[in-house]
Amino acid sequence: MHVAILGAGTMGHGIAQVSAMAGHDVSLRDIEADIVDDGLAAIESNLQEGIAREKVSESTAEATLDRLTGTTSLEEAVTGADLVVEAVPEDMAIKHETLTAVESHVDPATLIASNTSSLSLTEIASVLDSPERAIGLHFFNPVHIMALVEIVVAEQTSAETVVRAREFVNGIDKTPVEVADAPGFASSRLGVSLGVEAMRMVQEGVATPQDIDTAMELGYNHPMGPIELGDVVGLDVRLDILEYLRAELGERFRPPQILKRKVRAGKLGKKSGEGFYVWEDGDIVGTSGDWGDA
Ligand SMILES: NC(=O)c1ccc[n+]([C@@H]2O[C@H](COP(=O)([O-])OP(=O)(O)OC[C@H]3O[C@@H](n4cnc5c(N)ncnc54)[C@H](O)[C@@H]3O)[C@@H](O)[C@H]2O)c1
Repeated sequence: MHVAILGAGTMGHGIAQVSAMAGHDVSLRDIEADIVDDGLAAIESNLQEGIAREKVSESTAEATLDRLTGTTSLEEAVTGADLVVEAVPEDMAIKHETLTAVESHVDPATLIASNTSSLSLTEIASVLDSPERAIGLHFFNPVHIMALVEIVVAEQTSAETVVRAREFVNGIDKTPVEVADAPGFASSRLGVSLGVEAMRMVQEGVATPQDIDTAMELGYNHPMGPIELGDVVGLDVRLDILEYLRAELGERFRPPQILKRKVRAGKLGKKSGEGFYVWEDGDIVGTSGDWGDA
């Protein structure tokens, strides 16, 4: 199968990697040659790490790289593709512009997928002449490690498109779950619910961030507690998702003051060095003094 991936950033290069590893011919497209090169280099580095960890054989790595082509031409990337997956920025106007361009170059049977993590698939698909072939394939970061793909079914998506999307996801060795196009899909809605309640508990002085995280890690076998996860994802990203879910689904997603205050102070979590925890070189080295009674 020929798979075209649009956007070679965090998600796009990962989706290209797992698709090529599964035997598909992959075109990876971005708007600048440097970004395409960085995406391809990131794939090579992931594969080298896989070899070092004895998870990937030398021959698989070589064959994977052979199946990958980078380009800055959208037309070149998508022409002849059986599946196009867009992983361009999370902006409806860019998604619309990208999908309109895609549709003008592909066959009627080409599946058109979006990796959006929060936008309405139904709205994304609305610009297509044949929106029944649109579907959400919501991968998780890092794509080559995370097993889940949410298949998001838009109002317009046909049953055949869902079947083909499932086959693709199973074929690249990921596990699909199917969700209707509802705000936050399944994963973000539930994950964010837990995270926001944990932040409220910190704010109310119920327990420290470490004790809340330990409770979920040891009591519920979560690999990472909800407060640490918020710091890893980025508190600004968490806040944006909460504002969106609050607008769509109601007050239960109202962002707590402690989160707003941290974001306003530039305490965004791991990436800025401080969130609910203090971070150094990617590791937690302490707890932020700024918690409780916000
Ligand atoms: N980062 C995550 O953890 C994550 C997880 C799941 C889904 N997503 C979704 O995946 C999509 C991509 O996110 P990302 O984190 O990979 O972003 P990113 O910024 O790392 O990559 C986006 C890429 O798209 C390119 N781009 C910009 N404008 C473009 C255009 N007009 N046409 C084509 N390419 C363009 C950029 O150069 C960039 O390389 C978003 O919809 C995001 O919501 C992200």
